[in-house]
Amino acid sequence: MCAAYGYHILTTIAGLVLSIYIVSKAGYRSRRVHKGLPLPPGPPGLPLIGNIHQFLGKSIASVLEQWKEEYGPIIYIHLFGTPVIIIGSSHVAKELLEGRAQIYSGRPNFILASEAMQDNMMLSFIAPNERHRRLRKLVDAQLRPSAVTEYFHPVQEVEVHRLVNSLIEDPIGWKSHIAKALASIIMTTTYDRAIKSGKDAEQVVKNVFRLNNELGLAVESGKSVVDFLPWLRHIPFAPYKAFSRSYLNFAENTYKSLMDEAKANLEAGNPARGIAARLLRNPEEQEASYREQYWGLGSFFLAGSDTQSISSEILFMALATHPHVLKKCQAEVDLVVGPDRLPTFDDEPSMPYIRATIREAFRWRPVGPTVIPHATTEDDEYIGYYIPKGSMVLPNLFSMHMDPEIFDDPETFNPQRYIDNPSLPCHTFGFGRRICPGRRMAEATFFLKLATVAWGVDIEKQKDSSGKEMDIDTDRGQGFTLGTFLKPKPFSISITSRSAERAKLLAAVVDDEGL
Ligand code: HEM
Repeated sequence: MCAAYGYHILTTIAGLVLSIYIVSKAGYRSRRVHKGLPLPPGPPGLPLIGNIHQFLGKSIASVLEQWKEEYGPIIYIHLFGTPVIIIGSSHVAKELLEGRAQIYSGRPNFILASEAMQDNMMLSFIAPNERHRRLRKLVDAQLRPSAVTEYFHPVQEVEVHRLVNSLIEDPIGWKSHIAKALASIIMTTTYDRAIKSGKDAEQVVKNVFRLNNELGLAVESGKSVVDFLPWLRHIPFAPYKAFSRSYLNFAENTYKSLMDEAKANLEAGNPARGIAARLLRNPEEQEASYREQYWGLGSFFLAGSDTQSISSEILFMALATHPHVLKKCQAEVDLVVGPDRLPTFDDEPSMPYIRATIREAFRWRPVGPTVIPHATTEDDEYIGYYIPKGSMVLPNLFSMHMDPEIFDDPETFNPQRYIDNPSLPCHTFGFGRRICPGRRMAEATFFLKLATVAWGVDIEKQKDSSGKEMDIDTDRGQGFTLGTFLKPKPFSISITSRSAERAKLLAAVVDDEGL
C-alpha cells in the first residue's frame, strides 16, 4: 500500500514538472466562448494548472459545496486545461445526466485507473464503446429484477440471518460481520463460493480493500496527472507504470481465478446456481469473450462489496444516534411480523418505514458524494452556457441531498420525509445510463438487513466505564474521512438481542440453514 502510494506521488510530481513545461509551450486554455456562448460561472483558476490547487489539503466535497453557494448549480473549472463541469442541483442533474444521457454518459479519460491499471476492462471506468455495451448488457441481464428475486433472495436471507446472529453472539466484531456477510452474498451469488471460515473472509475482504483502495488513489480528481496530460504515458519509465502493472496483474489474477474456480466446480458436476455458472453453461449465448466475462463479474466484486459495507456502517451509525427511528422500525416490524417468525422479502410492501429509513440513510451520508465522474461525448448548450465535448462532469451529491429548497431541515436524519413525499430525490446510485446496475440487489439486501436487525436487536451508543454514553460524531466533515468513499471514522456501539426468545429462534433458523 505504502509503496503504491509512493509511486503515485512520484508520478504526480514528475507529471507536474513536465506539465508546466508542456503547457507553457502550448499556452493554456482561457475561459473559452463558443459561438458567442459563455462557459458556466466558476472560480478563477491559475494559468496552466487551472483550479487544481484549490483542492489541495481539502475535502473535495466541501470545496464543491462552497462553490455551489457562490456560483450556483452549474460550475465550470479546468484542471490542466481539461474542462470540468460541476453539477450541484437535482434539477440540473436530471436534465443533463438523464434527459441528455446520449451526451452525458461518457467517462473521463482515466488513463491511470482504466487504461494502465485495468487494461480498459472494468465496466465502471470505460467510455460508452462496444465493450461497455457488451459488459453492461451482461451485467444488467444478471442483475435484472426477476434474477434478483430468483437467485439473490435465498442467498441474502441466509447471509442476513447469519449476520444478525453473529451481531448477537459477538457484538464487538459488528463491522467485520457486516463486511463478511456482504462479501459472502457477492461471492455466493456470483461464483457459488460462500465464505465459510474467518480466514477465508479475511482474505476476500483484504483483496476487495486492496482493489478498491489503490484504485481510489488513482481516481480522486486531480491526483492522476497522466489523466490530464495523456502524452505522459509515452514516457517509458514513468513511475506510475510499475504501480499500475502490479495492480493489473493482481486484479487480472483475482478475477480470472474466481471464474476458473467456478468453471472447475461446474465441470466437476457440483451444484451451481451462481452467475458465473449460468454464463459458462451457455457459452454460445454470450457476446462477451471469456476475459470480458471474468472482468464483468469482477465489477460486482469491486463495486458491490465496500459500497455496501460502508453504507451499512452509516446505517448503524444513524440508528445508534437516532433511537426514535430504530423504535419506529421495530414497531413496524413487530406489527407486520410479530415475535414468532423472521421477516421475509414478502413483508417488504407492508414496511414503508423500513424502506424510508434505508433511503434516508443513502441520502444523509452518500457513500460516494461525487459518484463516478461522467464525461460529455459532444459539445452541448445548456441554459445559455457552452458545455465543451470531453468535459469531466462531477455530480455533487452533498449539495443535491442537502438542498434546503427540496429537503426540510436537510442535515437531520428523518426517514419520515420519504413517507410524506416519496418522490423526493436520492442520487446515491448515480444517474442515467451509468446508474448503478447493482442497486436492486443492494436495496434488497438493505431491506432484509434492516428488517431483521429491527426484529432481533437493539442498537445504542456504547457506554463508558462510568455508564456515560460515548459520543458518535455524525458530522459529515468531522465524523467521516473522504477518500475513495465517505467512510465513518471509528465509532463504538452496543448491540444486544431484544429478547432471549428472539435470539433462540434466530439461532435455530441459522442452525437449520447450515453453513
Ligand atoms: C450501497 C451499495 C451501492 C452503491 C451506493 C453504489 C453506487 C454506485 C454509483 C454511484 C455508481 C456510478 C453511477 C454513475 O456513474 O452515475 C455505480 C456504478 C456501478 N455499480 Fe454500484 N453501488 C452499490 C452496489 C453495487 C452492487 C451490489 C453492484 C453489483 C453487484 C454494483 C455494481 C456497479 C457497476 C458494475 C457499476 C458501473 C456501471 C457503469 O459504469 O456502467 N454496485 N454504483
